Order: sequence, then C-alpha cells, then structure tokens
Amino acid sequence: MSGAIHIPVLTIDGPSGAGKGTIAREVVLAKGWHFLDSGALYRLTGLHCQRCGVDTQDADLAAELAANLPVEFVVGAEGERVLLAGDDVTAEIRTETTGALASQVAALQPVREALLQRQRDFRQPPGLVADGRDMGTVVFPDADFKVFLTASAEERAERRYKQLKEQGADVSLAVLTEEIAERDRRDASRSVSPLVPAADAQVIDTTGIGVGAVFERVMAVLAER
Ligand SMILES: Nc1ncnc2c1ncn2[C@@H]1O[C@H](COP(=O)(O)OP(=O)(O)O)[C@@H](O)[C@H]1O
Ligand SMILES: Nc1ccn([C@@H]2O[C@H](COP(=O)(O)OP(=O)(O)O)[C@@H](O)[C@H]2O)c(=O)n1
Repeated sequence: MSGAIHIPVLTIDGPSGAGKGTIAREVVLAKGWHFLDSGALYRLTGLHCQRCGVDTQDADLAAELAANLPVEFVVGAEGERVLLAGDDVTAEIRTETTGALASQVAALQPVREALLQRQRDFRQPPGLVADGRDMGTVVFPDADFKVFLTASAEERAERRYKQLKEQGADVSLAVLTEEIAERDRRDASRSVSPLVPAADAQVIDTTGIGVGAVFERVMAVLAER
C-alpha cells in the first residue's frame, strides 16, 4: 500500500425513501466528490432481465446480463438521461415496479458479484459518496465515513408518494406503502448483503427532520476526521 493515494469514501446506506440519494447529491455538490448510485445498477439489471425475458430468479443468466449492462449515461439539455440498449429508461428505472425487479435480482449472489468491481471502480480522487444498501458493509468496508439513514415506514412511503406524484406518476399511497414494505422486507431478510447498518456506521433517524438538518449531521460526520 505504500505510496498509494488514499481516496476517501462516505457510504450512505438505508431503506427506500430514507433520503440517501438526496443527501448524497448534496454532499457531492459540497465536496466535489464522485457519486455512486448503486441502486441504479440493480434497477437497470432488473429492468434488463424483464426486457430480455430473463426470469429474475435465474441467477446465472441475470448475472450475465448484469456483467454486460448496455447502459449509457448521457448529459443533455434536460439533465442526465439513462439509456438501456439505446432506449431512454430515465423515468422507468425510478418506478416502484422496477424497484421490485431490482430487489429480486439483488438477492442473487452471482448478480452482486457481477456488479462488485464496477462499483469499486467509482472510487476515484478526490473522493466518493456511495449510496445503497451494502456500501458500508460489503462494497467499501474500509470507508472513512459511514452513515445509515432511516425514517418511519409511513414517512418514507409518503415521501416517495409525493416524489412520484411530482414526477407525474399515477400512484396510490396505500399500494406504494405495501410495495415498499415488501421490498424492505426482502432486502433486510436476504442472506447475501442484507440491508443492515455497518457496525461502525452512524445511524441517523430522519423521521420529522428536514433535508437541511440531515445534511448538516452528515457533514458533521465528515468533519470528524
Ligand atoms: N429528511 C427529509 N425530509 C423530508 N423529505 C425528504 C427527506 N429526505 C428526502 N426527502 C424526500 O424524500 C424523497 C425520497 O428521497 P430519496 O433521497 O430519493 O430517498 P432514497 O434514496 O433513500 O430512496 C425525495 O422526494 C426527497 O426530496
Ligand atoms: N447497494 C445496493 C443498492 C440497491 N440494492 C437493491 O436495489 C433496490 C433499489 O435500490 P435504490 O437504492 O435505487 O432504491 P431506493 O432506496 O431509492 O428506493 C433495493 O431495494 C435493493 O434491493 C441493493 O441490493 N444493494
């Protein structure tokens, strides 16, 4: 390791709607670090399986698709667009239907292995903010800073409902609450890389706490060393 440059990493893990992506993007802006949205890779893999007619229980085929995702991130006039096999899937990867597909393929060890190095490659100078479920436990266990964001199930479902509504999606709060609970249950109970705070993560319950206050708490964690 002598002579190797140390690249700092902040990991932000937690359940759906806890505010990981929102806080990660703010930290990225504040620090000028790179951003890994690991959930997007699982969402793209789930969607790719569906579009290719591959069963999300078929570990080997799903892993093959994960290892060769035909994805492009294109910056255009309307911000970043995500293309899958040339098709714009920017909105579709954010739906709860795709979230459920993501959670199914994410329970398969070969899929997680296929995506592991790709995620670690995001660790580039001057630093990385990594958002997901197992960033602090499996992908970057040696991260300098680890937080685990959470909030009550009701508040997380309400946040997601509002977010999807604002994006023009036709969603029902009752159905969404049920779908998110099911996804969290699957993520937390799977045998590989379950959703669990790293032993050395700072757990922040964001229930009733605004984005600005959560951001300040995370920046305080970064200032500790
Ligand atoms: N602390 C908070 N208080 C209120 N709303 C929040 C908070 N954090 C995030 N949100 C909102 O909740 C929604 C989901 O946040 P997001 O960052 O996408 O969560 P995650 O990445 O953990 O699934 C977004 O619309 C976001 O603006
Ligand atoms: N590091 C990660 C990130 C996501 N995932 C899976 O991918 C799904 C979608 O992740 P996401 O971060 O985009 O979801 P939200 O928290 O934004 O709802 C999760 O429900 C997990 O099943 C994972 O297993 N490991």
